[in-house]
Amino acid sequence: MNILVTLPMAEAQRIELEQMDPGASYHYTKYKSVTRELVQEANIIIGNVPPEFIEGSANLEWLQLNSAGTDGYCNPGVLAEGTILTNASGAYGLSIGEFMVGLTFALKKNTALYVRNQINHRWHYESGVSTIMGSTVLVIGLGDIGMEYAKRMKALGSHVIGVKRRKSEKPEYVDELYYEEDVDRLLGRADIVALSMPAYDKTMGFMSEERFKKMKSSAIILNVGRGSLIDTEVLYRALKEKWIAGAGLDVITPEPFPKDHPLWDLDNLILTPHVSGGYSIPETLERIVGIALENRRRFAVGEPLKNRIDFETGYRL
Ligand SMILES: NC(=O)C1=CN([C@@H]2O[C@H](COP(=O)(O)OP(=O)(O)OC[C@H]3O[C@@H](n4cnc5c(N)ncnc54)[C@H](O)[C@@H]3O)[C@@H](O)[C@H]2O)C=CC1
Ligand SMILES: O=C(O)C(=O)CO
Repeated sequence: MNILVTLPMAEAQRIELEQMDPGASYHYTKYKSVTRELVQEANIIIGNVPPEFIEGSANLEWLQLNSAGTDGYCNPGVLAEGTILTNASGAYGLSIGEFMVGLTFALKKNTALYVRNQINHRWHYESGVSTIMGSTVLVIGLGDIGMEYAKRMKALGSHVIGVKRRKSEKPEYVDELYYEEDVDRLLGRADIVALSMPAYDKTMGFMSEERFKKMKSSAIILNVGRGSLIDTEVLYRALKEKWIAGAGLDVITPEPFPKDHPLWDLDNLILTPHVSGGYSIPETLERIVGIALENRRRFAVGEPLKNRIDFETGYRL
C-alpha cells in the first residue's frame, strides 16, 4: 500500500497515521513538489495534488482532500470509477465565519474606505453607514462555512435567511430556511448576501446580471466560495454603476487577479487573496488533519468515510 501525504502533519500526527498500517509505505511531500509518478503510484492520497496528475491512475483507491472545494477533481476523466473522494469540509467554518464578519463590518461601517482615505491623508465623512442589528442577511450555501457566519450574524441581531441545496430541518440560528430554487425571490430582501456554496457546473456564474439587479442598491455581497460563482465583469459594473453598495471577496476569477484590472481601484470593494481559511491558520490545519486521520481510521476498518463527494456531480453524498 503506497500512501502519499501532501497535507502538512506534525511528527505526532505522522506517527498516529503510520500506526494505522505499519506495513504501508509513506511518502510525505509538499503540493508544489508532487510529481505525476508519485501520484500514479499511490493507493491513498492525503492532501491535494494537481488533478491532472491523477488522470489515468490505475492504483488510486481513495483521495482525501485538504480543501473543502473539490473543483478540478470532479472534472470528467480525473478520478476513475470506484475511487473514493472525500473533502475537508468542517475544517474551515470557524476561520472563514469570523473573516466574513470582519468583511461585513468593514463594508457596513465604511472602515475599509476610511483606511483608503487615511492612506491618502483625506479627512472625509463617508455616508451610507448602517447597523448590523436589524439587517437581513441571506446566506446562500448554509453548510459548514455558511452556518458559522449565520450563527455570528444572528448573535449580532441580524435576521438570518439560509439557503441550502438539500431539504433539512431549520437550524435555530436561522430565522428562515429555503432552497436553491427560492434564491431569486429572496435577493431583494437582503442587506447582506453571502455566498458560501461550492463551485460546480450548476453554480458557475450564479450571480448573473439579472440577479445583481434584484439586490437592493444599499446591499453588499460577500463571496468566500469560489470566484466562478460571480461573473467578474458583471460585478465590476454592479459596483461601478452602484447597482449594489459594496462587495467583499476572498475569491475571484482568475486567481491571482491581474494587477491592471480596473476592479482593484473601486472604493466599494474589498478583495483579499483567498486567505480566509488557508491552512496556515493553526486551528484550521488542526481540523483538516483531524478529518483526514479519522477517515484513515475508518478506511482501515471498513467504515463509511466522512465527507464523501460524488465526483460525477460535485455533490456531497
Ligand atoms: N475561501 C476559502 O479559503 C475557502 C473556500 N471554500 C469554499 O467554500 C465552499 C463551501 O465549503 P463548506 O461550507 O465547507 O461546504 P459544505 O458542503 O459544508 O456546505 C456547502 C453548502 O452549500 C449548499 N449548496 C450547494 N449547492 C447549492 C446551490 N446551488 N444553492 C444553494 N446552496 C447550495 C449545500 O447545501 C451546503 O449547505 C467550498 O466548496 C469551497 O469552494 C472552502 C474552504 C476555504
Ligand atoms: O478548502 C478550500 O476549498 C479552500 O479554498 C482552501 O483555501
